[in-house]
Amino acid sequence: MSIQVNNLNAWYGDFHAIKDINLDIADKQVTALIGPSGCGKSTFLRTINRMHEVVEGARVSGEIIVDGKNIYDSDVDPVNVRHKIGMVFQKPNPFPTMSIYDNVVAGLRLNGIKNKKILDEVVEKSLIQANLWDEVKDRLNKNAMGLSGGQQQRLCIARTLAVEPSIILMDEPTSALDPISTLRVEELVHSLKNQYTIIIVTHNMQQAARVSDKTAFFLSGELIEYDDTVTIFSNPKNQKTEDYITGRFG
Ligand SMILES: Nc1ncnc2c1ncn2[C@@H]1O[C@H](COP(=O)(O)OP(=O)(O)OP(=O)(O)O)[C@@H](O)[C@H]1O
Repeated sequence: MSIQVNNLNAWYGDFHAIKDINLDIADKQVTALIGPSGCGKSTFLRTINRMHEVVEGARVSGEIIVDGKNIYDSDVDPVNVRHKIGMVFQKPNPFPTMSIYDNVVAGLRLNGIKNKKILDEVVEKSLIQANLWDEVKDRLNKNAMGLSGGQQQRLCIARTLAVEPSIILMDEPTSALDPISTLRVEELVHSLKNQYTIIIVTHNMQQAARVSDKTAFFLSGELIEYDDTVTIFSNPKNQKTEDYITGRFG
């Protein structure tokens, strides 16, 4: 599903964190958000599934059009937006008291689905999609906290996939993982883009170059440059982008 961002601004109280962003995000592509710490990447990401407004005193102006509809229209329920637009966080956050199985189906159960056959199918399908099935199929009823950090993150991705979102937001999904787990999550992102529109915040420029089709460079709440990832990393148009990707600041 494509996303059209029009004149988007976001505030925390008086602090203007996101400044007049205009951006078209293509369907079934991976878009990376890069920029120095505090430039607003996570804030922007959270405006896309209406998580920003959950912070006290936070507000948003402008439009985000998903599937032809502005998600900020007054008749839109933010809970439905968050179903359609899933999110994976920096630190793996499985529900600590639940089994692997129960973690995957937590969202479906919240939606009232109880049929065991359906739940079994969703668990298998989501874990296969998340490249975790083979590692956990014999221990589905074991506690999720017994998994390694990398496995926990793939479990969180399976949990997100289980509710069949059309868009997946990832906020530095590998920053707490070792290099091998990072690679596995990157491979997973690559395989998921046939089916999902993915937006990933990353501090790791090699990662942006490896996994994304498009890259958006943010600085002090502004979108400085947005282009094909290859162009951003080989031939950026803006001097600030060049300074950042060549490590002159950030
Ligand atoms: N809950 C909050 N209340 C007030 N200000 C906030 C809050 N969260 C973030 N900010 C501020 O908004 C600005 C953007 O923060 P944000 O977390 O979006 O940046 P970021 O680019 O994702 O940074 P990082 O790469 O360090 O995670 C920063 O100046 C930050 O201090």
